[in-house]
Amino acid sequence: MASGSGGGGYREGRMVGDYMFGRQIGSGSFSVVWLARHRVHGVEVAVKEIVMDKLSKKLQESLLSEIVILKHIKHPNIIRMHEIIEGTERIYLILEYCRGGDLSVYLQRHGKILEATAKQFMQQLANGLQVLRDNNLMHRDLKPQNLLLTTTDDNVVLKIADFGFARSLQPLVLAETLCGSPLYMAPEIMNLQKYDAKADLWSVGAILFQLVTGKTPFTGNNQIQLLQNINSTDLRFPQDCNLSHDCIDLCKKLLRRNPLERLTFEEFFNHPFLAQSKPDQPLRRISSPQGAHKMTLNYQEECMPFPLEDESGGVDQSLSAQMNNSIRSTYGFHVRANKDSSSIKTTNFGSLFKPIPMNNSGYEHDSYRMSGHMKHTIASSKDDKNDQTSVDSLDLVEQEYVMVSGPPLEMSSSSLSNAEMRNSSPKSENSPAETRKNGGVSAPVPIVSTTITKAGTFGSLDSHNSPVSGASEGFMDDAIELPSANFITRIRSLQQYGSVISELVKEESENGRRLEAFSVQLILLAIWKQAVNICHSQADFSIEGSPSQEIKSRVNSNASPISRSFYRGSESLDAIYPQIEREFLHSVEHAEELEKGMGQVDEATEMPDAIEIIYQSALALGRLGAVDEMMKNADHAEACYAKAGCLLNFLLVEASSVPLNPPLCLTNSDRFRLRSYIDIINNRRCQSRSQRVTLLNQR
Ligand SMILES: Nc1ncnc2c1ncn2[C@@H]1O[C@H](COP(=O)(O)OP(=O)(O)OP(=O)(O)O)[C@@H](O)[C@H]1O
Repeated sequence: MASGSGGGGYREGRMVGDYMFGRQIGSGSFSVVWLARHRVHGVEVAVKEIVMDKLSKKLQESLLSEIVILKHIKHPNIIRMHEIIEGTERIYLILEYCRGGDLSVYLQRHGKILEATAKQFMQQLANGLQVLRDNNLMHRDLKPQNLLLTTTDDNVVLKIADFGFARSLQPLVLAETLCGSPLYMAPEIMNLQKYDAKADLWSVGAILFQLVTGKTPFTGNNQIQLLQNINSTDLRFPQDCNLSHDCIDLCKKLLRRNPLERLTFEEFFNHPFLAQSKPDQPLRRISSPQGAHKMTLNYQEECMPFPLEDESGGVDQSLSAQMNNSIRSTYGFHVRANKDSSSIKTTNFGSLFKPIPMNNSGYEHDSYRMSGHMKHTIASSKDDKNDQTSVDSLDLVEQEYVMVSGPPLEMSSSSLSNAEMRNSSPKSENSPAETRKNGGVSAPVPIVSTTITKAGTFGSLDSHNSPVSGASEGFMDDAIELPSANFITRIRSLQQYGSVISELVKEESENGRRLEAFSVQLILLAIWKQAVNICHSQADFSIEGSPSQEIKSRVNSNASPISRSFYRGSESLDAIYPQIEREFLHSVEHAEELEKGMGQVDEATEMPDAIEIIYQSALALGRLGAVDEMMKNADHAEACYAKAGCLLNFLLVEASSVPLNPPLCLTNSDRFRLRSYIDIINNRRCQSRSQRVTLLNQR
């Protein structure tokens, strides 16, 4: 088991910041990469550990370039950097963990791969490159080792990683620095000519060629021979490869020696080979042309969530107007998921519920093995001042020719500037990168792994500080609501969500909407699973943090992980865990009952989208609250608003973190809209509360 407690050998590992180190998962020329787990959230991450004094000044700058880029880019096809921890001699990049390893390992395992699979990898790579392109960045070291895969199953998502060589390019400015891996390196770079971002497209061509043929397009015993082969031989496809015309055409056009003749980025993005796949293909498509898989909630004007005009005027009215506009002008709230919904069939249900054996720690006794992958939408935590310092120093560095074919000797720096990053941000919402973002909907499938979460704000239902103010729809630097890092607060929130969502399941079930009930029940299951994971992490941390070896060994010898915490005096965990465990088990049982209750389901039946059901229920509750408010039924109005707010908060704050497959990934405009609705709900709730007090006083 890749995740869960104990799977990464965390207990023996060391701690850096809030992360417990597990096993080593890779190493680069100047880094060691570790699997680690957040002590509170239980989130697994990859920690890239770099010993600073091993790095030359240029390598340090190269590292800064990676940090600056990763910190600012949030995209499903680009590895996310959650945090940077600076030690005295070392620096730790806390990265999204890709349990599928890198593409080179995948290739070793599979040899050449099906063209359909290669196509899907290429679509995902194109999505990531589109973001780089939109930000005037080139990677400069695209190769299979730097393309990471989220899982080893069919739901794999490819992510571009290792931005150590990446640099920003002003349009038409040519780079002069030689870097990249020779087998994938554009000839103009090897020829020490000036090059531009099109050099990345050569690498893409080389990667595609290798995916579909099992070989790199050109070889050589050394770099000179390789260059000679590129210059003197034509691209030849092995006889035994039965490739489509589009695939061959794309390879040829990407692997044109002369960069002027090579495809442009626009031509690449629009090449027929990258056109949308047919549904039902097993490998998950993360990419899609604009709107292709978007879930839409069909906003209609008559579906305005809250019919009441705000009696107080001001905020509500303007927000309503704003909502109205957005309703007219956009699809509405949509979910970024990446699965052709048609391929999720009810026949898969049984496979969702396979008991998995107890692991060493005994934590997973009644868990279920479920496949899936995680995507996340989390902001980096450091503030921007730090960037400014690094960027300034980068700007000063001169460019040089360096070779990096083996262990790097020296590298050039990036001259990425903060201002450039910022200047490029506003266009994103409408940029091709954003419009290419994945869409699609399918029934959620809880997965075992814990999710990426990070300390941050939490829009409490009971407070009125839902973070509406300052919300922007920009691509970068848009504040993201993250679940609380406080154990108790987080658990309480999950309990709240769980309670309201279980009412929803009950309603759906009572109304004979069995598929809907089952689908929402899976979300509930994921919520309790998340709560269980958080408790486990808390227990682990309590044990790890124990000052007494004696206590530690007593705890470790105890069979039940949770009972260990008694020794730690962790009263809150002791009190909470049994409730959570009960809820989790109950929710598993209930899911099974609902599944049975569905009886024989037609193969072609699509699972309803639970996230949409939750969202629509929140809106319906908001409308109901408004009607009650109008009818002076203040108690009921307040209760409806509370539930609506709870569901919307769940979608905004927690839903992207709970282990779902496909994971929920909100766009900035989704978040903006959710925040606006939450704000309205909170205002209305306040109104009905004061209405209730007034009515009470009148009696
Ligand atoms: N986020 C991650 N999730 C899973 N595995 C990872 C992750 N990041 C890196 N790895 C593994 O660690 C290996 C080395 O990482 P990385 O390439 O970032 O180091 P590097 O020092 O930058 O390498 P290079 O020699 O290319 O400069 C990768 O090839 C990959 O197998």
